[in-house]
Amino acid sequence: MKILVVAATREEIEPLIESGAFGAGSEEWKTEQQEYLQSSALHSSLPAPQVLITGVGMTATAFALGRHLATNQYDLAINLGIAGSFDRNIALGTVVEVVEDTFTELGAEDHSRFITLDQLGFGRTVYKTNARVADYIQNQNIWQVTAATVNTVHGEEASIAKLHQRTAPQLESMEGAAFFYACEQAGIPSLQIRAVSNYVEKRNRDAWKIGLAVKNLNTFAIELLNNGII
Ligand SMILES: O=C(O)c1cccc(C(=O)CC[C@H]2O[C@@H](n3cnc4c(=O)[nH]cnc43)[C@H](O)[C@@H]2O)c1
Repeated sequence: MKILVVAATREEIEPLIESGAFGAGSEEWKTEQQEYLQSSALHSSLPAPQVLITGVGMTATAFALGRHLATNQYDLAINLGIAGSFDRNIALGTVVEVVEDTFTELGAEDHSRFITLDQLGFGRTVYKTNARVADYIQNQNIWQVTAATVNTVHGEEASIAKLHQRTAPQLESMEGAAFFYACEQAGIPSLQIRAVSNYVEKRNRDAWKIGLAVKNLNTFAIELLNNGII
């Protein structure tokens, strides 16, 4: 099975890279925004997993994936990253599977009303994954959640309340829906796995647990790539 691992930043999947999943000294090219690492084999008898670091945000993700998938075919793409949670039932550090992701900012304001891109007749804003973690690894019991993909990280009570008047995602990231969009366009099964680093609230950066989220995310990813996908 040919697998592509996609992350916004190298830091989010550093432990996975350091685990040898993609081979040492495998960097192929690097720019300020993006780097692409060509992998070696994780399982020596199987095609090697590859990793694409896109840069942060939906534009960087769509461009990097569009360019890469134009000339490369995969059986599965896995988006790994951290995320903010609106849902306080999800503890910081929890690893979740995003099964539905929405471009919540795509649309138009009509005075106090928000008109989605769908309602305007210009396209679709909601993207669902066409694969499940459970298809690849058993006994993981991973939480399935919905997410919003945003250009601006919410950090103010009024804007959070405004979003919740029209939609109630559990998570927020800056790339997820763009990842699903690109994979759907390319006809590649996709999984989005994120660990919660912070709650979406009035900005409180000191409360973020990025280290815990990265650790848990990578423990899960190493288990998935080592023992799950064959
Ligand atoms: O310091 C900040 O305000 C800040 C804002 C967003 C992301 C970061 C990062 O260091 C990580 C980049 C990565 O993290 C995802 N992320 C994490 N938490 C959130 C959130 O609450 N809302 C949206 N995205 C989030 C995001 O996908 C970025 O790629 C620092």
